[in-house]
Amino acid sequence: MSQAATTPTAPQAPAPAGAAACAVGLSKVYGEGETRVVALDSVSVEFGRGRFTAIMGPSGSGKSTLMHCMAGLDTISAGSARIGDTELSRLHDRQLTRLRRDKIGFIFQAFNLLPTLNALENITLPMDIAGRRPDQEWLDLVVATVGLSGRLRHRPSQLSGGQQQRVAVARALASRPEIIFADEPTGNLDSRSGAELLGFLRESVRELGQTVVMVTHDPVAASYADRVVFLADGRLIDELAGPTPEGVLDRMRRFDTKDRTS
Ligand SMILES: Nc1ncnc2c1ncn2[C@@H]1O[C@H](COP(=O)(O)OP(=O)(O)OP(=O)(O)O)[C@@H](O)[C@H]1O
Repeated sequence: MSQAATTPTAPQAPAPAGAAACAVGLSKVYGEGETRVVALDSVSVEFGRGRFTAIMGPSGSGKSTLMHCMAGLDTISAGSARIGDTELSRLHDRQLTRLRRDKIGFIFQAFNLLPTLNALENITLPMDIAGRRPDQEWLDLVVATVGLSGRLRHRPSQLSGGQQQRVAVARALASRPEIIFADEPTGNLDSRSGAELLGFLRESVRELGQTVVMVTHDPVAASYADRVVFLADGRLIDELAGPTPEGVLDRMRRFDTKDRTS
């Protein structure tokens, strides 16, 4: 608060308190009549600032829908979805576009790099489009963190899959977004590249104070997070702090048993 006003923002600043994003009674209904699907049923959840949260749950439980609603990529049917203090349902399309551009970083399974641009140009593209100049010191730190320093002039075709994924991570981090949403970011990677990517995300939270929310099916991937929230049938049914792969698996098994006995 007051001390933040007098202390220059250091890249290694400790995680500030509070929620980077939150949902309150968030519901999302697709279709009508016979095709009506309640994808999210009054979900309330906070994603802590400077924290790494994983979202898990069976296929069709609403993980991607929750992420899309929280990231302003989909409209909500009821309740509230906020990024920082901004209520998303109050924003028009253009305001939403600006919010996504300025405050949110995305990492998807497909890296979506532009083949004609080199690694550095891909990393700074969102800021170039927004007409913003990158903070050089921050950019250097991000590039060093993801280990791309010697590859910045290479085009995507000259990089391995793992290196391309690092470019996608650096692109998400470069503008210092309020929050990064990652949807199955390791889905297309071999286990070594996947572990590397998760390590970078973990490091970005620890070293750079970044906020990360990641959808995953993989208990090992989820164990990189500070906290796992579990969805089932569009509802938030449980959460686990300080997850280990075994702890996550154990929790998932328990849900399975409950499903079979109820
Ligand atoms: N655009 C849409 N129109 C209609 N129904 C949808 C739409 N998107 C998602 N759904 C439905 O909403 C429910 C939740 O889907 P969602 O994709 O969020 O689940 P998920 O947990 O991410 O699943 P997966 O792990 O398989 O990706 C599902 O029943 C799905 O069929």
